[in-house]
Amino acid sequence: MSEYARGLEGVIANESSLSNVIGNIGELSYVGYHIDELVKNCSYEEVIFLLHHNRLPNQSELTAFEKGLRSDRNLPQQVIDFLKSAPKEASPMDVLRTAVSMLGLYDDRAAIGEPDLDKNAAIALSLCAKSATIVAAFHRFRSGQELPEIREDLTEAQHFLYLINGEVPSDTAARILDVALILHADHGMNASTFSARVTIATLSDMYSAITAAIGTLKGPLHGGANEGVIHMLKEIGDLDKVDEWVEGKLSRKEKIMGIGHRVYKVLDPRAPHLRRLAIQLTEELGEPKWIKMSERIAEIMRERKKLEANVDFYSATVYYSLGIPTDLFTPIFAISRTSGWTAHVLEQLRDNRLYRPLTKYTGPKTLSPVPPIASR
Ligand SMILES: CC(=O)SCCNC(=O)CCNC(=O)[C@H](O)C(C)(C)COP(=O)(O)OP(=O)(O)OC[C@H]1O[C@@H](n2cnc3c(N)ncnc32)[C@H](O)[C@@H]1OP(=O)(O)O
Ligand SMILES: O=C([O-])CC(=O)C(=O)O
Repeated sequence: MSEYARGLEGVIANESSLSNVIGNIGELSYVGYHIDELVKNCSYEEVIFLLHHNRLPNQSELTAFEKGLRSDRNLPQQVIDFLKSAPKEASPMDVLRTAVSMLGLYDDRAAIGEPDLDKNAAIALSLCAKSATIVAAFHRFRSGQELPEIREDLTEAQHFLYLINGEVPSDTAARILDVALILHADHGMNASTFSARVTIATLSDMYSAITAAIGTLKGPLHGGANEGVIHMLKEIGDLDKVDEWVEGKLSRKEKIMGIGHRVYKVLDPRAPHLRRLAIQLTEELGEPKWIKMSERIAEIMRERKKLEANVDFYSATVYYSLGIPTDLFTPIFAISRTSGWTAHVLEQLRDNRLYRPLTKYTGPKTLSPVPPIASR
């Protein structure tokens, strides 16, 4: 057995009452509510409240909570100016990371020496509200369009689609995005949440923690995999090319995006929800090709590697079918996960201890004198 847990596999790093990921049976719950229940009965806003207050809101609490979020959607002019001047070809995840970091410059509440929980809770909600505006504004500006007027009469899902498309979405499209936001909100000690908690544990600030988390999420082994799935499907091109393509990848020991998970040893419980939506949308669009290809890839991976689809596998087809540009897929994940990241930051602050693991030193053991520079 290894002397250390490579990639921290199996290591319990902290306690959390936010989400429970049960890998061997493929079950996920937030604060004691199964995601199937939350998808069926709740909105994304109720889930943000749940993660931030450790309980579901009643109607008047929800109305007040939604009002607070909706009134916090505007960005400082300096951030708008940055989004207008950022290179059009920049990755939206890099732009989101930079803009979130920038928000910290214009928020006096962030410049606190003490981990004030009320101030941090207010910043947390502000970030949940503003992250969608950042992503949509950059998308509009890079496409040579203005940002539509910020509205307060639309849900988070409706408002994001309204901002990127310039028109209020259908109820179906908004509900589909709402479900996707619910499913991505939190997931135990995943890499980006861990980044956020490591950062805040030094008593840094909320903006730094979320900036770190966004930078961590963008990698293709984590949230970036959803964009990788669409690139993969486009590269394969057709159902009858899938087998050969996947075999080629496996023989070169390359990863198939959207497949496999560190914790789930069975199907990711979010995947069936997204699969159902992907089937519904591709049928409606008369474009079943993507989902048929996805199903075949999943089948081969199950048979050949005993690996199952993860959350990123079908979300890609859902977003694609909603007409969302591919490079906004991971930012949408980040918008939703901001609710979980910020809840974890608050939880960390409530019972903080610095993270400081050890490393197994593998460098030279014998100490040599430093040779004069001219003789090196
Ligand atoms: C929201 C999320 O973050 S969900 C995950 C999103 N990421 C992806 O979809 C990227 C593709 N998947 C992967 O890279 C991995 O499955 C991870 C990173 C998610 C989990 O990886 P780990 O637990 O570290 O497993 P690891 O990478 O060590 O793989 C173990 C074995 O399974 C194989 N494997 C795991 N995932 C895949 C995959 N997607 N395609 C092909 N082989 C895979 C590895 O090659 C390795 O095989 P080997 O033992 O023969 O060398
Ligand atoms: O838990 C993980 O390692 C990755 C994941 O599925 C998530 O962050 O949603």
